[in-house]
Amino acid sequence: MRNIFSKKKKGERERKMGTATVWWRVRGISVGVGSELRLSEARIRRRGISVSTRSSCCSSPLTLIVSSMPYEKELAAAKKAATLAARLCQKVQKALLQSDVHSKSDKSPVTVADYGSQALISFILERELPSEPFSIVAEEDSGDLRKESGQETLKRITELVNDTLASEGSNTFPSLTTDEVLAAIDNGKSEGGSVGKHWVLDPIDGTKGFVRGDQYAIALGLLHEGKVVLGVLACPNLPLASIGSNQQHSSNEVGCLFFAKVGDGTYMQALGGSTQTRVHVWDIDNPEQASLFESFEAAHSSHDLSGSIAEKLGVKAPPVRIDSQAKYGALSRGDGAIYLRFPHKGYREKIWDHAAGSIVVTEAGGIVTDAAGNPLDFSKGKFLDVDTGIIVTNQKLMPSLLRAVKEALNEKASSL
Ligand SMILES: Nc1ncnc2c1ncn2[C@@H]1O[C@H](COP(=O)(O)O)[C@@H](OP(=O)(O)O)[C@H]1O
Ligand SMILES: [Mg+2]
Ligand SMILES: [Mg+2]
Ligand SMILES: [Mg+2]
Repeated sequence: MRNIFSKKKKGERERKMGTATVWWRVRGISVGVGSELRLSEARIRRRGISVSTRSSCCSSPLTLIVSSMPYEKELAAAKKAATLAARLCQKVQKALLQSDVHSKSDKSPVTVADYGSQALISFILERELPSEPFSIVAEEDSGDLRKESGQETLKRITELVNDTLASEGSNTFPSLTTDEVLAAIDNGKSEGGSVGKHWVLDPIDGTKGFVRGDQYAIALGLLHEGKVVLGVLACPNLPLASIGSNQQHSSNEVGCLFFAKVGDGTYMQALGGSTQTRVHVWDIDNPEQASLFESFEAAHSSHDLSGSIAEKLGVKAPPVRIDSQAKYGALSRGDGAIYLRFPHKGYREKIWDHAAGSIVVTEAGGIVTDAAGNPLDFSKGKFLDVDTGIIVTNQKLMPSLLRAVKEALNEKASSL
């Protein structure tokens, strides 16, 4: 905590209430005391700064202490949890056996790694942040693992979780029982919403890519009062070098960790490494040179529609098709300039598929909206209701991208 108030001056920055100084300006926000304080605190918190007050009596000047490092301990816990979960997932992907792939009732594949990653992350976050009320909205639940037919799988998941905790090396974590693993998975049943703090977890995003041996991500975000304030994306199979047309780095290393905190920018480090680099979206304004990301799975996003939008924009390069929120990570460091996602009619997006990715891109200077240009609203529970689709690009390209999207959607509608 440090006092970051600008020095008091006469005039706009100062008012008197009795003999106490009541107005200051902090980073361009007016901060009041007494009855004004609640409102001001809320405004400041929206910018990711936390506030506390110290005042012994109303006749002494009031000191507001502002911490410029909010969500720091949450970020450290999230990075640790996602990094360990990535280790668990890598182990499973290497040895992926057909018996490790199960089918949930909606027929999407779910592997022991999805469950293991969720149990591990939920357990670590709760343990590392004991002073906070714990709430996590996560994709998986333990229903199938509680059935007779799920017992072998549950044992395997518990072993995996314990082996991974032991590999952490610091002896800080105990072994978990199968019941504790089930309880950790079911911690994820929170509903989220616009009040308080909620973790948002996709333990493996891109399960189909994971099973195929391709890209996947462990995606962990934090909502505070309905806004995403922190995001971590572990992408074990993403090269440190660019995967798009904008070649900037040369490295053969694979495995990236992206993280972002509101107001603090986006950073990337090698998974398991410690040197972090600040990343930025590609500041390109000519769409002809841009490259475009989309889902590998045409069932998740219409390739025809994105093709028509790319044509209208004049994008020359073929689309880069990869699984998971690794697309957001790649975009945040400028590998490409556009990400388009147009699910088929009737599909409802979930917050865990976009929370971490969206802050990773916006803190790197990008914009994430729905197809009508509205910002994404993460405050409505587990669903993310969007107009038609999700589009992501930099500030300069967004106006022409929105025009192209509108035209392509109108054409599609009139051809039906
Ligand atoms: N019919 C559908 N349309 C759009 N998205 C879908 C979908 N079926 C599943 N998904 C979501 O698409 C995510 C993967 O996105 P991508 O195609 O970018 O890799 C899946 O995440 P999981 O793999 O975590 O289940 C799942 O939530
Ligand atoms: Mg899934
Ligand atoms: Mg997902
Ligand atoms: Mg998933």
